[in-house]
Amino acid sequence: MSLSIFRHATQRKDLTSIWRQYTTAQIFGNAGAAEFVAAAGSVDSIPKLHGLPEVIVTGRANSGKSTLFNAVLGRKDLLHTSKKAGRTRELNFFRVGREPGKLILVDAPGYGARGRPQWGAMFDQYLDTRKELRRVYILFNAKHPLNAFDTQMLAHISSKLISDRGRQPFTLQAVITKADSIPSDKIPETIAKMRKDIWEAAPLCLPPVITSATMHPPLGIDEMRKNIADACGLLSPR
Ligand SMILES: Nc1nc2c(ncn2[C@@H]2O[C@H](COP(=O)(O)OP(=O)(O)OP(=O)(O)O)[C@@H](O)[C@H]2O)c(=O)[nH]1
Ligand SMILES: [Mg+2]
Repeated sequence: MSLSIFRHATQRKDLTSIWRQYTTAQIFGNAGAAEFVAAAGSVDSIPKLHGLPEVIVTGRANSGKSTLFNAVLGRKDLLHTSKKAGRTRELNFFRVGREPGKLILVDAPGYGARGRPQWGAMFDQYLDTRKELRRVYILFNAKHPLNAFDTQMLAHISSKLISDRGRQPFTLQAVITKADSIPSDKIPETIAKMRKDIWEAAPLCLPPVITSATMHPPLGIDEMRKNIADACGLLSPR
């Protein structure tokens, strides 16, 4: 094959990526356009969508997963939330942006004492097979130190971060939620301890974004939008 053919292919690839770049306002600015598109309650029912990049959230039940994605979307209750742990019981797929959409957010059931083995199997199947997956967000409630379920999950996801061929299929990002629920003078030491525990359990995990969905204005939500867009390769370099 001649060298000029390779050059042509490279140029086309560069142009494609230019067309696909946005600002976070262009991605998340139209809150009304976000839409629930599918749910999966079992390993067999994980939907085929149209190849949009995806990110998924995990964390102990009640850590604020659904609330965080509502905040990222600028919506109050597109995703169902509850004071009672165990509210989300399926993988729920939400399209961001008007059709055909720009990316997909996947809300997931929580793990830990309120989790269920079949939810774990479904989450694992998703991680192992989803080609569109770009980043897993693992949430920790600032009010509670990491427990054995958390460190086990961090190690488990870490084991999937590098494939047998040495490729990284997706990345892992920590998020500390409910920062408003600890006294402000305790925040630095609480965050430092959680950071250390996360790093010890999963050195490849990206250091935590600190969030509160209930503060006015909310904390860390713009950073989350940027982080998600970046993970999906959608962010323009400016
Ligand atoms: N104070 C405070 N409460 C929050 C925050 N985020 C979520 N919550 C509350 O935490 C509770 C659980 O929130 P959810 O978003 O339903 O949590 P989840 O992780 O999706 O829970 P499951 O689906 O049951 O696993 C709700 O009562 C939320 O209002 C936050 O930033 N600050
Ligand atoms: Mg939930």
